[in-house]
Amino acid sequence: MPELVLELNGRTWTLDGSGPYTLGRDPQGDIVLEDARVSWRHATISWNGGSWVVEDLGSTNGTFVHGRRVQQLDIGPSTAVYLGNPTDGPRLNLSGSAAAVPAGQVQPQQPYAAQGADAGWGGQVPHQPAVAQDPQQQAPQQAAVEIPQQQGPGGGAGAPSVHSDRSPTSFHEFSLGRVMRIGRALENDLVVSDLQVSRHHAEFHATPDGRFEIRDLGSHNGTFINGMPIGKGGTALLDPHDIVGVGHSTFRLVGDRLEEFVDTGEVSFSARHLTVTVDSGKQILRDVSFGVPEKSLVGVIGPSGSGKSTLLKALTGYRPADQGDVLYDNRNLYKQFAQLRQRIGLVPQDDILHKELTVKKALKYAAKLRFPADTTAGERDKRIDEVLRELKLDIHRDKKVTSLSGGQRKRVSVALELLTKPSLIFLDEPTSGLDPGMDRDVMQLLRGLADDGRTVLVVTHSVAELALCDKLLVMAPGGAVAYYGPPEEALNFFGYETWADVFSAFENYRDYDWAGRWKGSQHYQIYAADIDAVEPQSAPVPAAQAMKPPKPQGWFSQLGTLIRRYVSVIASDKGFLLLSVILPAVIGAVSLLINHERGLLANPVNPKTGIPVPNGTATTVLLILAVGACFAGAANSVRELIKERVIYERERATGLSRSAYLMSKVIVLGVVTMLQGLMVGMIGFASREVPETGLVLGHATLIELCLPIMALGFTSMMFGLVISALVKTSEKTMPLLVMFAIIQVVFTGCLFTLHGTLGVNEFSYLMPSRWAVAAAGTTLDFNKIAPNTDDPTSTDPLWDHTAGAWTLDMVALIALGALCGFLVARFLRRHEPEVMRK
Ligand SMILES: Nc1ncnc2c1ncn2[C@@H]1O[C@H](COP(=O)(O)OP(=O)(O)OP(=O)(O)O)[C@@H](O)[C@H]1O
Repeated sequence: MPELVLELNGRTWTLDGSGPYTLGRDPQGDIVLEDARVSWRHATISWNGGSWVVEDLGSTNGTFVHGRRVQQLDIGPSTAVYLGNPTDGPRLNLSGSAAAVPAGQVQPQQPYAAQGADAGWGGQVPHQPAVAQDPQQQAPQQAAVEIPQQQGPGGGAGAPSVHSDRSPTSFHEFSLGRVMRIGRALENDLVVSDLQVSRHHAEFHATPDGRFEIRDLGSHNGTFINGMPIGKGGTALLDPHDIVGVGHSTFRLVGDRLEEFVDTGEVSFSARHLTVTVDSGKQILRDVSFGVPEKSLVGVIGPSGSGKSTLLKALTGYRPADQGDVLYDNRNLYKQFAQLRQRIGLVPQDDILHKELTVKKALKYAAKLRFPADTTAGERDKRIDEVLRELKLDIHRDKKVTSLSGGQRKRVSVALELLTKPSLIFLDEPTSGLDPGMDRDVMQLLRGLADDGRTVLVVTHSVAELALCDKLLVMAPGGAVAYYGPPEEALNFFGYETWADVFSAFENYRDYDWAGRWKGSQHYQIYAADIDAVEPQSAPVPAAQAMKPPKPQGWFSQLGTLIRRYVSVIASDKGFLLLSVILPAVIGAVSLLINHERGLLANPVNPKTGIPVPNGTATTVLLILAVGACFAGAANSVRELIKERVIYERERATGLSRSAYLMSKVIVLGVVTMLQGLMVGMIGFASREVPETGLVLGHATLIELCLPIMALGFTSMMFGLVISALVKTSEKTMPLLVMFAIIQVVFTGCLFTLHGTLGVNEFSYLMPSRWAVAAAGTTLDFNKIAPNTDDPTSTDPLWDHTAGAWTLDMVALIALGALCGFLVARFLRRHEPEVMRK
């Protein structure tokens, strides 16, 4: 094979074909360049059996031959290859060689003379076989250099590097036999000041056979190897190129040196061939590819139904695409969701805050849920204050969220997402419903966030402030890309003067091949072609463990926080509190209007008929009290889940436990409802004559009668939660609530005889009011109070005047409530990000 002599900055190497030889800033590479425009691992040169080939490794600024950006190209003597810039980037001069060198060697022939070369690394070029790394194994790394204006096709798109191209943030010497502990606490060997990291997070160990292992120390947010969690308290052996992830830092062992890369937010991001197909087989997102350079603000616009929300879900991993992939700093988001989701902030269209709380309180609860359980209130408060200052919200900190303007409220939602320092922030129509001034205000805020080193992608309907974006993605009907590039060139691209014209054209020419027009354009060549050039891939179905985010808080801790937050919300809603007292009081009081002087005891037997005279007062009173409890219970809960759905969705994606959330509702609403039930029962029963001794609680007959009413309130509340979890909008809850209450009236058994009515009686077993009335009825002896006049021998077994019947009725009532709880959990699942539906 012909050897190739490579000359760079006055230094030469002879390549003998045993490569590939890696070029880049990585000191471990074969040919090291210290030029800011060159990526960490920029390109390789190799012999493919027939010719020498230069291959770009997805570098940020590109590899150029004859002024053209190349991905892979045959080269030979006399070819000039430029790295990073087609005109003035470092130039590799290639020529043939006369002398042979031993196989497997790269021979530097002259001292390295690159200016600014680090004496420790660049002064010598250690030979190491080039190691092709899996893109997943790349670490997110801090941008140590400023990337100059990108040149050539695709440069502006922030092409994804297949290989990592950033320098480590710091190095740590690792002596054999030692244990190196990582954590937030100062006593660790390696202190990471990141609230996402636990106080004692993980340990590196050297094993007796000279290998290294990582042990998780029960961290809250998990320890990851190549994006896969190793499990709480788990241990894993490290392979040479494994990347260990802890909070915002990643570590790589190189020899006995630990390289640390801190993700400070400056990461590139790209989508390749994203396609979403729904069950009917229709594609609602078609082959969407684009790349976002770091520190950019990207706007996404498009007519209604063009797939903007679908795209957002695919980009955030909420609903992964069926085909294609999303690369976060060259790491596959879908494969490493459990780790990377912590770097993503999502501000949905609806506010993700409890509006009844003050700004500070709302953020306090959010921080408590999102940060590890071992963070102190002081640490969390400090972070909240930082964010409030950054978003200029400190003067509003003690105001209730409801009292803020739309724009300020949006700021608070953004502040909440910023708490965990995400590098990528997605916003879904943050300016909808805002006036033009606030629209600008919010867009300028996003511009500032991007300038501060984050990547921000905003879906918007408002076109007034698009000029603030670095890039604009225009979606066409059908879910395809119609344009991606600088916003100022977009209208020109479509040949219209206003966006209204463009959108009208989309509407009027729905069948036009907008995607084809885009792909045939020069803009496409410049801004997207290089990303599109990678073959489409089927989105892998990752292992559940890769998707399941670790929970920063334990179940009980989450439950405690959720209960406290819910109580705060209720306590600050004076109207709800007042109604919660008035409603049962009124229901109890109206029952007193019914034959006030009559008691609830069974009447004597009518000597003519031989059956007791029915006591209509007792059945009517019980009917009113039961229906009142049903109504109060269901009314308490029927809007509860639907009104918080967006908050739940978001919190679920950040590690909230479904069962803890549901339990917090059940406990708080359960207590409220049962107290109401007690009130209804006490007012309704206390002033009437009731049996002196009960069946179960002896002389505490009043309590024995109130318990079924309280349990009925509880089970009705659970029914209300089922409705709330089922409906799509809160308007639908009202008719369903009324329907529920009316059905309960019918099936109490007070209006007509249920026992013996085939079908209807069995159906009544599904109704909580049936069991509650039956339980109270056992104490009052309903078989005598409301005897079956058609068939005096027939008695309802659920009304038997026995302790067993009372217990059975109560157990059945509570079991119905538990069944509802199970159903709510199932229905809640449907509103969760797809990745969380486990
Ligand atoms: N699960 C689904 N099953 C079937 N069709 C769906 C599904 N989700 C979305 N669609 C359809 O896909 C298309 C794109 O929906 P999407 O919500 O992403 O559009 P959009 O651009 O965000 O619209 P808007 O601006 O109105 O919010 C719509 O026609 C929608 O009806």
